[in-house]
Amino acid sequence: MRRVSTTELGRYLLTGQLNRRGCLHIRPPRVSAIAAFRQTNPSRTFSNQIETKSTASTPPPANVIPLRKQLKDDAKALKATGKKKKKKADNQTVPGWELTVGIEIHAQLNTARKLFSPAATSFNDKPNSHVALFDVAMPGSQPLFQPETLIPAVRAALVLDCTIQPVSRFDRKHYFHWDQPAGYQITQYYHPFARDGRIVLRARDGIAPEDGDSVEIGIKQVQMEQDTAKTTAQPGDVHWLDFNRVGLPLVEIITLPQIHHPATAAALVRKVQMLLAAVDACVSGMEAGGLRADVNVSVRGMDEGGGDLATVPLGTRTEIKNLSSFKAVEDAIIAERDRQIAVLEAGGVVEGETRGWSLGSTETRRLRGKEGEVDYRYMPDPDIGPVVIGEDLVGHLASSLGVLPDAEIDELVGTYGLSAKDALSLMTLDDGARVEYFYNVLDALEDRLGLVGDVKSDQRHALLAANWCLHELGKLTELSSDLGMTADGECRVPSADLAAILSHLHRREITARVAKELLWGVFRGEISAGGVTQTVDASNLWFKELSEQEYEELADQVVEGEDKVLAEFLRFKQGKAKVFPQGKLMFLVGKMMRAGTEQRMDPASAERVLRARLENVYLPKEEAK
Ligand SMILES: Nc1ncnc2c1ncn2[C@@H]1O[C@H](COP(=O)(O)OP(=O)(O)OP(=O)(O)O)[C@@H](O)[C@H]1O
Ligand SMILES: [Mg+2]
Ligand SMILES: [Mg+2]
Repeated sequence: MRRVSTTELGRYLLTGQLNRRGCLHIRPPRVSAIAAFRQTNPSRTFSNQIETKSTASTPPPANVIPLRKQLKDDAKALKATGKKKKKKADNQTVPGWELTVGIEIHAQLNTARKLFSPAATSFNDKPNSHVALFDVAMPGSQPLFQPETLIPAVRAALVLDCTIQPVSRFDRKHYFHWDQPAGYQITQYYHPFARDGRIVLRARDGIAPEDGDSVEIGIKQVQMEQDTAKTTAQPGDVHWLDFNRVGLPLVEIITLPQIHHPATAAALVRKVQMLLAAVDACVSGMEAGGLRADVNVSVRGMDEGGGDLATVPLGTRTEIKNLSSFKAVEDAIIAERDRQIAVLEAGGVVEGETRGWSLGSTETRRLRGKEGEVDYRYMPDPDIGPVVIGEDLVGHLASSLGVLPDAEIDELVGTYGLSAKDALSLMTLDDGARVEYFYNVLDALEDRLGLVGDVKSDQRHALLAANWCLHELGKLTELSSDLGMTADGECRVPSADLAAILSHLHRREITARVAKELLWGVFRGEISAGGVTQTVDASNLWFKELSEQEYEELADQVVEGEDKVLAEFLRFKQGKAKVFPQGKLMFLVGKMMRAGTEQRMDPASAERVLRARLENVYLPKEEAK
């Protein structure tokens, strides 16, 4: 890490990327790039982060409910209504009807300053401590466009395959609400900075099975706009307003109405989040409140137009605003689709409306009639000149996007042996920070195992690290509070400590059970950072495995009196049973594990010895013929 001067800053704005804390950094090389980097840089320092004097700090906004809590509340509410959750496969289509969805995604851009004022972007700082006069519409204040906000915006548009417009403009969209002091939002309505993109979703992204192997959804446009102030409701109809958020730069990504299944809509939002995170365009994901989605829903009857939908116009859309989880996107669409179908089947008409959705509910609710173009009284903002984006900037940013999620998943699957589902989870969890944590753990683990420069030969250690970063760490959050994961991939269990635990486990120096206890110890703060090995030493937790002979003695002991079980193995050996009785073998292994000293036994060794005894000792050779 090093500090840069202001003159260097301009250079790094173009060569580097803005990291999630609003500081500048060059995206660390990852996956394949990491391997190549290691070969040429044996010291393997990835500390290519460059700090600015920005006061910007890490999200999340304080009042956002963590996703896991949302899901739990969701499940509870569902249980309370006594309704059973339908399986995905059941609820993606309704016979006789076609669903159409278009999505608007608002993402907070990763910048150090607001869109039209030099006030710092901040999330955890004291409320109302980063507010310029313009942000609260003081009479006489003027917008000062901050060109650096274009960098993450253009990156976002490029990763969505959009065409960047050489000239774009800002417009005023009028509405009156306490969170918008000017009485209008500055957005790009007539001339957005990017148009005509596309996003390809594959089966592994979690699209509905009805969409087959992959589906392409068009992006109509991407526009820059201002965020509103943050409102926190207090008892007694009191609302607190934090103007730190007002004027933060957002991109609004608008898809074409080309989505026809609820799961595909959720997959699209998840993929947009992954893509924006991959190019560091976005501050944080849905879990932390940096990404919000509005879904527009309509339905068409299949029998209209005699079954040829091409001639039938789309149904009237309703819009469900402010969805803050992938699950909410899918559930709200299903509920709204079913509501519209019920209205139409009863002979009614669907009204254009803005509707709301609460977590755990099963119905959308009307908020207001849909505002139209006229209501907003759009007009070009007379105080802001056109934005001119040069081809050189676009070319440079396009060539420095880094490793994109599809390639990264391929790498996690192909090189490290993860399943596609696990790779996707790893990349999505904690708004993308979990995979950073995995790379940190992997780095430290390879250091400990001395695997520098030889990363391709055997990837068992990588798979071990991935499983623990995903599943064992996941168990901690199920039972306790937050992991405290930060955007650069560190949490309450420092990556170096998990690597220490895994290095001992990988070398079979401790058992899996001890490894899990150590993980809990670090998580609860009972083991100090860097103290894993000392704890194993001090508590005498090293794995002193039984000798081959001791295993054999235990095996003989547990097989005693198990004639019926032995008979089953014999039937298999004699070809009378087609399937090896693995269940029975594991039953005997379990017995062995209980009979012996657990800290000195490895189930894999117990199984190996038992198999050998079965083969060579317990089953009579002559009868096997
Ligand atoms: N009949 C329809 N059914 C479903 N979706 C539709 C339909 N018509 C348009 N859409 C989708 O509605 C969205 C419209 O978003 P857009 O931002 O252009 O307008 P808006 O919702 O009026 O604006 P805002 O909500 O920002 O004030 C797009 O995603 C589009 O694909
Ligand atoms: Mg919109
Ligand atoms: Mg809208």
